[in-house]
Amino acid sequence: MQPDISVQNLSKTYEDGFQALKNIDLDIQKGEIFALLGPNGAGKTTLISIICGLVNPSSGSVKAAGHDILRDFRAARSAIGLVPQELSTDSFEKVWNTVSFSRGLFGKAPNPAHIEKILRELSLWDKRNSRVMSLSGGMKRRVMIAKALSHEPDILFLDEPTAGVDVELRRDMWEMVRKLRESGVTIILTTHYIEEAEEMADRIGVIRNGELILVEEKTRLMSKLGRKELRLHLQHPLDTLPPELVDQPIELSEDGYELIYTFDSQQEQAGVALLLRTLGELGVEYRDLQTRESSLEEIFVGLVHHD
Ligand SMILES: Nc1ncnc2c1ncn2[C@@H]1O[C@H](COP(=O)(O)OP(=O)(O)OP(=O)(O)O)[C@@H](O)[C@H]1O
Repeated sequence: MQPDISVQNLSKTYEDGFQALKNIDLDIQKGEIFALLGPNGAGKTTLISIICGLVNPSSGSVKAAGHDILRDFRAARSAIGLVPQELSTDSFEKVWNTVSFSRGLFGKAPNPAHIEKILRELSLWDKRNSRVMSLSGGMKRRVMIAKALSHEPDILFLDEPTAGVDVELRRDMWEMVRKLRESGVTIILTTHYIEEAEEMADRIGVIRNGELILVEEKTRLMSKLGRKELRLHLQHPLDTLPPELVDQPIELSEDGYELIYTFDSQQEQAGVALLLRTLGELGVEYRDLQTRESSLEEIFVGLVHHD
């Protein structure tokens, strides 16, 4: 299947000579939720801005919904909805009007039924006659999303969609993004909340210093780079780690009631089996055991701070 977004050998050097993107290759399939992660200044907004036709690339090519963004700008742009980082709406306008107006900008005929549908989906229907300036920050953000969806795009970019919103609204937003995906929309989001990518993304791309250093399915990324931890809750506390275990990646908790063993997620379970056997031989009894995988956050910090 043809990818919904295809970025080939894309580079960007700004006028002051700063190279913000270096030879980016990336294909995103229709209906995917793709999360773009990277530290401040890594190049995420630059990449999104180029795909949306707001910034010119220095070299390389980009296609959106099959249209070249330079040669066929109008068709490419009308396939895309963009929710920018900064809230910028005409605040004196009423919600209904500002969203309808956005649709008109793309040369689409008015479609009140569609505008109603998105306002309802975004829980903005009751606010349709309110001025944008009278809404809360979270509601304003929903208005930005409604505007981006007003012309029925196939592809939606969300640049830091939940920056500064409270936990409850963040969860609502995630729910909404999932619903959009179910309706077939391709979603690309940038985020600093790794939890957000962990919760939502099908695939994850990590940008560092203008280079796409990794693109991987989230579940594979987590099993490939993640670490697992096994915690054994002991029946009786130990004063020290038995000498048979000191060479292993194992720690004893301060109160002596827990043994914590860390291992690679990919590694076969031989280490765990050996550990349990050794404990059995030593007569160390445990009443409970738990395993935990490292979070995407731990993996991400390891990736971007590693040179
Ligand atoms: N118009 C410009 N002229 C020169 N340099 C720019 C311009 N716009 C962005 N940059 C630089 O390009 C780099 C990438 O910026 P970009 O905004 O794409 O990063 P980002 O990953 O989106 O960061 P953040 O997470 O902070 O939003 C930064 O070093 C930035 O200073």
